Amino acid sequence: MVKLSVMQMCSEPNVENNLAYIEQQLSGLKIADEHIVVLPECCLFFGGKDADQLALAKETAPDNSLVAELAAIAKKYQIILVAGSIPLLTEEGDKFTNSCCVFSSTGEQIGRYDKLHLFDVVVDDAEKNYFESRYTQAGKETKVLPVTQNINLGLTICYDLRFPELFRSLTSQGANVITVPSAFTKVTGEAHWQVLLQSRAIENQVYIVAAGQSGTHASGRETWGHSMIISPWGEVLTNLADQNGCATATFSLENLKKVQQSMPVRAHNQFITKLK
Ligand SMILES: O=C(O)CNC(=O)[C@H](CS)NC(=O)CCC(=O)C(=O)O
Repeated sequence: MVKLSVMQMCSEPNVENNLAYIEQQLSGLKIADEHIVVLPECCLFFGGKDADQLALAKETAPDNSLVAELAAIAKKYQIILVAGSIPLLTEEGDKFTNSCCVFSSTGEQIGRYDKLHLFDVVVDDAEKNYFESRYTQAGKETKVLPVTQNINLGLTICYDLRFPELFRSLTSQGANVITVPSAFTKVTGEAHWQVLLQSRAIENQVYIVAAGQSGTHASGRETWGHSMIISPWGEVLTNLADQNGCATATFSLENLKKVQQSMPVRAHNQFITKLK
């Protein structure tokens, strides 16, 4: 039986403190034989100035230390770790990618996804102007990642949630669990988060595992939390609301197949000619 967990946290601009929080939460989690844990976007560093993330990416690039810390955690707790996101320096060295790295329970890095859609928007909150592309370089592609016998992971990050074509592409490639590590703003989260997550689950008939930042961060930025795991039928299996910590649900292949077979929307779809 495969378990899925989300971890919700209020990350600080201090890597050590965030690592300590992640370990504290994992040591309190009942870990199943096969267990996928999803951390939020910017899990190891959040709420500093935007330039601080670039500085961190530069500082940690030579020995890849953020990746090494996360790999060690996956191995120690024997979990498949979808490590939210961390800033990884680009080859040119002037920007970073907002990257979700995935680790096996033996501590091997088995996947990486660089956020495709960057959050350059105006929000009616204290921050007002979000300009992610100032320091972040967008990714170029997405691929499905088999992680257990029956689970093919689709990786997305935060603002990606608003682009159903990405989810459709992952589903067409065979994804049946899609992860959405996030740092949704409080304002946009309250308005759109749950509706978007449930829509992506229902229209694609997949599990959605969405782990969010939550609380007021050092910079004053407020994030929405409400980390959730949603079934292929669109049921909210667990919702952390504004309480930080972990929540768990069970992946059921039987349930997934039942939903996909009883309402075969993929086969009925008139807009896609070839679907696996
Ligand atoms: O820049 C950083 O420090 C970390 N990155 C983020 O917080 C990112 C980009 S600013 N946030 C989002 O994508 C929020 C999306 C969102 O809230 C929505 O789609 O409504």
